[in-house]
Amino acid sequence: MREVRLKAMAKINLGLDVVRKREDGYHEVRMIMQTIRMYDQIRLRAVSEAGIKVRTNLSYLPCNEDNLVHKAAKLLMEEFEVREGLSIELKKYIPVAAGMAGGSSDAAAVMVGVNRMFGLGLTKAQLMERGVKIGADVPYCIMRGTVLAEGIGEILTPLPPMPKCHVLIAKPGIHVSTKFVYGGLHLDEVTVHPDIDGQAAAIKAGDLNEAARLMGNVLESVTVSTYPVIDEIKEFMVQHGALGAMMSGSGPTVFGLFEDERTAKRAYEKLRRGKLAKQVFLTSIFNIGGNTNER
Ligand SMILES: C[C@](O)(CO)[C@H](O)COP(=O)(O)OP(=O)(O)OC[C@H]1O[C@@H](n2ccc(N)nc2=O)[C@H](O)[C@@H]1O
Ligand SMILES: Nc1ncnc2c1ncn2[C@@H]1O[C@H](COP(=O)(O)OP(=O)(O)OP(=O)(O)O)[C@@H](O)[C@H]1O
Repeated sequence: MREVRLKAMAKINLGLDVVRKREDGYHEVRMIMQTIRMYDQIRLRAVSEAGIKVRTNLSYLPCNEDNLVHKAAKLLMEEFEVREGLSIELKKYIPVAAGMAGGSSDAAAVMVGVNRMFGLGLTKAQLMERGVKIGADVPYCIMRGTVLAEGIGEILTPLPPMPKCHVLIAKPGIHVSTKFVYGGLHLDEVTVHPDIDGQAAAIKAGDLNEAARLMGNVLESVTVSTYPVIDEIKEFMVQHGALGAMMSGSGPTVFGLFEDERTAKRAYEKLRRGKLAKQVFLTSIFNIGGNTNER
C-alpha cells in the first residue's frame, strides 16, 4: 500500500476526576471520554527516500520530531526497521492546545496508518500499548467511542454509546498547557469530585439528561480561577439551553450538550457573534454503530 488517508478525531471529556498524584508526577484519573465529529485529515505516502517528512497547513506547528505525528511514525518505523521513507501531510482543523486531544489523535491515526501501510501486523491492543509512550490520551484516540479511562488515561473500558446529542464547542483565545494545569492542581483543596460511576451508569441506561447533569471536571479548579472566561462560557451555554456545560480535558475549550438541534443552533449563532470565544463550532458526538473504528 503506497498511500493511506485517515481521519484523526477530536475528543471531549464528559467527566474528569483526578484520584491521586503518582510518584512519577503523572496523575491517576477516572474519566469518561467521547469522540466527536471534528477531525484532522492525514495523508501518509510511502516514499523511496528514507526518513520522515511532515507538512502541515498550520505554519506555527513544528514539522520536525516535535510534531506528535513524527514521533508516532518514528516509534513504529524504528521498532520494525522500516527502510522506506514516509511523507505525512497533516491538515489541522481541531483547535490546538485546546483539551481536545488534537495532537494525540493525529499520533493515534498515524500509528494505525503506519501499521496498515507497512503491514506491521500489530493488533489494536499492541498499538495502544505503544501509543501511551507518546501521550496519555493516545491509547484512547486509537480506541475511540464512549470509554471509561483510568490509570493515567490508558486503562480503557468501552461503554455503550453515549446517547445522541449536539455538541457546542467554544475555545476562548487563550493557551493553557496540560502540564501547567496538572502541575497547578491541589488535590487536597478539591472538595467536589464528579460522580464518574454515576455518569457511566446514566450512559448505560441511555439517560442523556442524567449523564449531562453529572458532568464535572476537577481540572477546572485550576483554570477557572486564572481564566474566568471559562465559567462565563459555561454559564452562557446553560442559559441558552445546554443540558450541561464543562471544560474539556485541561481546557481551555468549553463544550455544551444539547438535545434539541434548533436550541443548539441558536446558542451557536449567538456565541459566534459575541466576544467570549475565539473559535466556535457546532457538532455532534461520534458513535456510528456503537463504538466504531471507521477511519
Ligand atoms: C487532560 C487530558 O487530555 C484528559 O483527557 C489528559 O489527561 C492529558 O493527556 P495528554 O495531553 O496525552 O498528556 P501527556 O502528553 O501524556 O502529558 C502532558 C503532561 O500532563 C501531565 N499529566 C498527563 C496525564 C496524566 N494522567 N497526569 C498528568 O499529570 C504530566 O505533567 C505530563 O507531563
Ligand atoms: N500534530 C500536532 N497537533 C497539534 N499540536 C501538536 C502536534 N504535534 C505537536 N504539537 C504540540 O503539542 C501542543 C499541544 O497540542 P494539542 O493540540 O494536542 O493539545 P491538547 O488539545 O490540549 O491535548 P490534550 O487534550 O491531549 O491535552 C501544541 O502546543 C503543539 O505545539
